[in-house]
Amino acid sequence: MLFRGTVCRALATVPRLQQQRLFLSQTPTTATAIMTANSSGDGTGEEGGGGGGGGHTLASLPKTWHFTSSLPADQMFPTPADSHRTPRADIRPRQVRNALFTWVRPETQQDPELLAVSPAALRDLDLAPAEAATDDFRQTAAGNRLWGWDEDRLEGGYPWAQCYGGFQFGQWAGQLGDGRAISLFETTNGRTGTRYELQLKGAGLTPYSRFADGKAVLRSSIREFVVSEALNALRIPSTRALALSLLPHQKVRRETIEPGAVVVRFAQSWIRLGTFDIMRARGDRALIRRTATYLAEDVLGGWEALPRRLPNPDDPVDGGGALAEPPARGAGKDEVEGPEDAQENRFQRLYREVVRRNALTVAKWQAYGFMNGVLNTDNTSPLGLSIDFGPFAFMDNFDPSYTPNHDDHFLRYSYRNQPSIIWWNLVRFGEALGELLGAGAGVDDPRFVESGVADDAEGERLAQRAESLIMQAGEEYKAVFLAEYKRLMTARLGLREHRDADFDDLFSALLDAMEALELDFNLFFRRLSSVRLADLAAEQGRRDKAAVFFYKDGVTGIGGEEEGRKRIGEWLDKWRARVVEDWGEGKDQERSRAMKGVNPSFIPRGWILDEVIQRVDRDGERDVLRRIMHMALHPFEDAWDGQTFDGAVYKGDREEELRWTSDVPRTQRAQQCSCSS
Ligand SMILES: Nc1ncnc2c1ncn2[C@@H]1O[C@H](COP(=O)(O)OP(=O)(O)OP(=O)(O)O)[C@@H](O)[C@H]1O
Repeated sequence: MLFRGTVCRALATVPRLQQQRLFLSQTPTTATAIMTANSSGDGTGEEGGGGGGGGHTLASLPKTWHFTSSLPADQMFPTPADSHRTPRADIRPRQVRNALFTWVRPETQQDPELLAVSPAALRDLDLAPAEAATDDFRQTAAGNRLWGWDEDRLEGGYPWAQCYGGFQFGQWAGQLGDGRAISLFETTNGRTGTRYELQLKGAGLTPYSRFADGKAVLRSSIREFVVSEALNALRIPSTRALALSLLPHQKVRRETIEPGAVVVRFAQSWIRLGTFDIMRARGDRALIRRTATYLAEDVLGGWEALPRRLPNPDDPVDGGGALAEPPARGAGKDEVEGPEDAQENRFQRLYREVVRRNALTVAKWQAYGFMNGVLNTDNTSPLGLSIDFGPFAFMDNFDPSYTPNHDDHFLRYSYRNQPSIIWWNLVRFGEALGELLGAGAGVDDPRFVESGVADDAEGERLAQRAESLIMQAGEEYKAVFLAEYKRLMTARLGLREHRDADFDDLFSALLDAMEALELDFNLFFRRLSSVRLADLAAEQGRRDKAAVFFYKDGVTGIGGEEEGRKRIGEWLDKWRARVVEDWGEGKDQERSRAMKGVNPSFIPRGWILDEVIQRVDRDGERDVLRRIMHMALHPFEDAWDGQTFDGAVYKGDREEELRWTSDVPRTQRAQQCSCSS
């Protein structure tokens, strides 16, 4: 019997958690030709430096298939050979039972054109930069070239599409899965030890394509290609993008007929929370355990790498700070910690790792004004990666109720709701793991493993324990989220240490002012980085300086320019005092350098991506993709053209750089995007 008690109860916990004042009130709502040798990444992403020469060819890249050898295949094609013999035309969307993937090869594409490559991605995959100019690379990036598969002997590694489900806009949506994504192989970077799964998006129909065509349009592919790499460069965990190709013979029907494209993307794992949702919906207890074990052992570094029980996990007073501290790790696989009614076994440690990672990521989104736009459970990664870039946006004017998703009429995925929504998704994950969490020390009891709870009384006991563990993880989520959010905002404001009063006096006061005056969120921090304290000594100086933060075409918000000068001038006064406390006098240069290292001057806003899409699609430009990628990979620079990156002088476009780092044009602020992609 599948354990269901937790499902109902944990559902009930969601509104309670969301209502807690602390949680909501302290979120910021209140208040080749393609490649150039000089364009490798800046080391701001997760992998760190390592540029320079070297690296593998595609042929010499080490390749593995851990996912497919650890988890069950669709029995319609038990082996890759079965799939390979089946004509692609016979692939039909269907329900796939008792499996987490189907072997399926990408559609063959005619004359693919490789449009752009991310140098940082090449580096992180340990691919030689020169490899991007080869025909092997072009054919691989379009899905025409398979690796590890021996055509003559019909054996070896083979591509696959994942099965997952999901809650979309709060409703159970049933089986989803990779409807247009196909994974090729995994590769481990020998320098960093990180293993990635390479995947093509827009590679053709799979059994998971439902009512759609398996294709991706150029427009959305450019957006995903750029933003994946931009987020990583901003140190926000994200799935990544290696290459973008145009499929000139594909005509894709959306609102109009559009060109098709493929993005090569990669991540440590493409498992979603929705992977667990579908197993739970199908009552597949054994597969939940197996997949959770795969996640812990094969993706997250082993059970010993997961967080140990906290000393006082249910003490909200002490907990506020202590819960956010980096937890000790190293508990053995079979170790069970805590008192009887709150025993934490390895699956609870796994749950908490997933909760903590997501809390960190959503805090970063909030601090940088990034919105995913469609935070369904199939778009939430247990690794805390930003994943699936549809109608995403970075905030222009600060507006907590803004959603970039044109179809999100109830603002479910608006900026202010992101922390609550991710928690809502994590509660669904807790429900899927429910009986494993609730079983405590009995989780490996053979009788329980075989058939679950023996009777209602045992079910009730397990439900209570699971519910309290999920609630406890909710406290940890809030604490980790808040600590990370405060850390980042403190750094963005150029302060060295967070003080309790900063939250209201500086963060909330600033955000309230920005909202009322309709000021640009990200530009504010960048411009603040260059403000000299001496200019803020007198009231008139502060009022004058306030205008730096206004749009050149004036203050559009409440009270206009006069109110703006007054409000921002008062805020600058408080800020100045705090900066002096932290840094002392005369440290403008050091502070400015520190602030510019966390406050990007370039972020790929909606209007910039629209412009690039138009220029590539309509005007046939190509080099603009290299330039936007270079800026996205080096977001903290003041200028790019003519500067030296990794020992070589970069050729950019000065006029474009200036435009893309100044005010968002008035008619293009806070645009929305539809889900059609
Ligand atoms: N054009 C399409 N063809 C086939 N399946 C699609 C298509 N567009 C979306 N889907 C599928 O619909 C579901 C939800 O779509 P969503 O837009 O969230 O995902 P996506 O952008 O295709 O994929 P991902 O999450 O892998 O980036 C997914 O299962 C996705 O594979």
